[in-house]
Amino acid sequence: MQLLDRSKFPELKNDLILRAALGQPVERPPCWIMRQAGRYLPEYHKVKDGRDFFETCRDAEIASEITIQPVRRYAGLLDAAIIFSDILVIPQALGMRVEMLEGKGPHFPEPIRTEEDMKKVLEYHTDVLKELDWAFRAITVTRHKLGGQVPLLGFCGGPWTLLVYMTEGGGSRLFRFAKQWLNESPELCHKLLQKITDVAVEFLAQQVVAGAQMLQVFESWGGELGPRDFDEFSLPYIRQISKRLPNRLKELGIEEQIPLTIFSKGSWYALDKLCDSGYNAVSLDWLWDPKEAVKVNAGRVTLQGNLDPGVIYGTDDVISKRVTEMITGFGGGKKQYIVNFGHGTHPFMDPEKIKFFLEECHRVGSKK
Ligand SMILES: Cc1c2[nH]c(c1CCC(=O)O)Cc1[nH]c(c(CCC(=O)O)c1C)Cc1[nH]c(c(CCC(=O)O)c1C)Cc1[nH]c(c(C)c1CCC(=O)O)C2
Repeated sequence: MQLLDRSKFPELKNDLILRAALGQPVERPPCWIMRQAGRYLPEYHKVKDGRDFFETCRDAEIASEITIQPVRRYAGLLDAAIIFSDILVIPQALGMRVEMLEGKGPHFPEPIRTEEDMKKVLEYHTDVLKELDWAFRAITVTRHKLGGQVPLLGFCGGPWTLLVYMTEGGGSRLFRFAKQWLNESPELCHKLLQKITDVAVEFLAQQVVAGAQMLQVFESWGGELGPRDFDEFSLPYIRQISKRLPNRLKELGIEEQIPLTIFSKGSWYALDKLCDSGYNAVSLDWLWDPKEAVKVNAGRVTLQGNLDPGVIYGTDDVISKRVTEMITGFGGGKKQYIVNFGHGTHPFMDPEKIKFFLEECHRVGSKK
């Protein structure tokens, strides 16, 4: 099938984000937004049409359409597309059932609660290419359909964040089960984190083979670990991913450098270490003052972020002011900077306000 031919991808017309991530100078900062596809867009609901969330991810035509929707709506304003999928597809590939409950979020009917549950996951044999074949197909189809307008980003969840979902069974406020596992059975936790890491490396590498041009690791619950536990349960695995990925890509015949971003939400205490963890870019939430982050980074990596998404509920004047503060705080945006929110869009956001935000980023970021 012609659409699935990976050797004939359309030529890339906008490589701004790839250059910025690799530290090269750019005319203006590239822009994209976490969760730029999804529920705040009326066209998303139209295409989803009441279907189950994971069913939409697994259907390459639907997933590619949803991925491209924001690129189409914000034509010329977005500099990347991110494949429509979820971080919880790795637990699924580890044999766990995951449901997405309308209005409630993810739900694991059988979370890891006993040693027996844990052993079952540890012993599960995952053939990444087979279990996640639909994800690779969606990436290949999307890359073709994008026609080279902007690069396509792939992603996966951070090992610690996935351990949280797999033990809690969903989102959490107290992290009772995840913390119990860490403190009662750290050895088993390390085994699980290692297993997730192995699958993550292969999943990311195969996303590149399928057509992803840049990758991001979402350690969304990084902030739930203090510095001590972050050093034991998150950082070593995050580092392993960045270290092993280039070798695996070489083995798979990928010659070009694929920029890699780490987003560890709430891990303000770990910025210095994250800048040395083998990633090209570090994505920041809004707990950081851009100027302070630039100081800590001292030119080591590209920084991404970090508008409080809540600013989108503000007036145009407030949005303009905050965009100016953000971009000037990150040094003006001509080098080592990618515009983003500090976390994802909310379902209640007005798409027109997001358009205004992006226009302001272009205006401020293009200033000489
Ligand atoms: C923690 C996490 C998850 N998923 C993801 C993360 C890391 C980023 C973050 O910290 O937010 C990552 C993710 N999830 C989704 C994407 C698609 C690409 C994009 O950013 O546009 C990406 C990159 C789609 C989605 N993933 C989900 C939706 C909503 C599904 C729906 O239509 O009901 C979308 C569009 C569901 C999801 N998936 C997850 C949760 C907690 C939820 C429910 C919460 C919510 O409702 O926002 C797990």
